[in-house]
Amino acid sequence: MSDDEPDLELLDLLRKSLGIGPADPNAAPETKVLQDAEYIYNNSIDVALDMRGTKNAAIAIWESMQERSYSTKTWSEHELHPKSKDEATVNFIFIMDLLNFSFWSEKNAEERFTVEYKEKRWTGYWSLVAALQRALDEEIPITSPAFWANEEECTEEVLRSVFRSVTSEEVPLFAERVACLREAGEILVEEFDGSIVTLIEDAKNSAAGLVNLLADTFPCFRDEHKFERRQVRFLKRAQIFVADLWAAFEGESYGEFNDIDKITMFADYRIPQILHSFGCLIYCPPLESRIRRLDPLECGHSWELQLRGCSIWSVELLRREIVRDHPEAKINAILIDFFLYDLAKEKEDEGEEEIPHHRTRSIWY
Ligand SMILES: Nc1nc2c(c(CN[C@H]3C=C[C@H](O)[C@@H]3O)cn2[C@@H]2O[C@H](COP(=O)(O)O)[C@@H](O)[C@H]2O)c(=O)[nH]1
Repeated sequence: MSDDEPDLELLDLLRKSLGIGPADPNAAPETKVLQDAEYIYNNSIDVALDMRGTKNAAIAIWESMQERSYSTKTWSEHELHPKSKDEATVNFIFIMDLLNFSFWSEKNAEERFTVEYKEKRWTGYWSLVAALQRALDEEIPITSPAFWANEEECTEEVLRSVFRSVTSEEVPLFAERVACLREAGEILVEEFDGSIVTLIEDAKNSAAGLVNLLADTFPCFRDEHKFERRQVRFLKRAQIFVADLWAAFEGESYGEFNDIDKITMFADYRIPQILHSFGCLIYCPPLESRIRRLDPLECGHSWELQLRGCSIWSVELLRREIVRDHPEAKINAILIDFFLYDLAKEKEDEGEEEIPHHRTRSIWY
């Protein structure tokens, strides 16, 4: 190579380390989430991963997923999840993951925000799904972006009714949820003909591309924070939107992605809790007692970012362990994550929580 020719390999290495996008515009999209999670893991001193716990957990998780024949089909088997393989389900999943955050409550079971639907009471994530299904049953066009942007029709009063509770507590962050709906509605109407299918088609079957498109286009999906002077990306709701589409459509139609395995675990408040109970995650004593005391962790606090980043990395190590022992396994971070969330909810229902989940109030998860 002559002296005046740039060393392209070195340039690319430099770009990657600085987190600058690929030089080649045709390069496959990357979200940088896994890369940032590894960076957080390597720079965490208050949260650590236990390799022995990870190895044991990988065996237990794989066996349990096999016993339950856990697959994308499981997603539609949940009674509240939409079953039709059509645009109505695409629209349902979008608003669901636009608002899929912060359901935890400081009230007790009798007082916490609860949605009654089809003679059952739903809390947490399921209260959101129930509220949306109930609104559709009541002929409210709650899955329409044009409706969200129309403040004459989609009034705050209508939205309060959509999220009405059978208890005294209203849905957490109600005002923030309204703001997300207005923002997403306006952007979808202005830039995507009010169509979520158009948004998906713009990503050309790339999961990473759709995640980046959501993060670049909608501030309310841009789940990024500063950790040790570096901007890190979690993109939890953008990623779970792609994952829910993939699962709901079983990898076909609107759920067809050629790079779905680039999606990571979704950094929420449930998975760290179950990873800790498996012995995969370890907290420093001050953090552990903070969590056990149910004291809040403010959004962006180093401990919170370490919890989120180390959890993403922990699920990646679990995935590698499983694939190493079972090279034929059809498994990815999404299915492990979905399984861990459902398992965490079972343990909560059985009163078997080994540690509480951490309390951060934010629109990111
Ligand atoms: N990482 C991860 N986080 C998830 C889910 C789900 C539900 N996914 C369904 C779809 C397929 C699966 O099989 C599930 O049935 C909700 N969440 C997050 O948890 C929190 C709600 O907790 P709680 O208040 O206790 O319900 C909140 O941050 C919410 O965003 C998941 O799957 N993975």
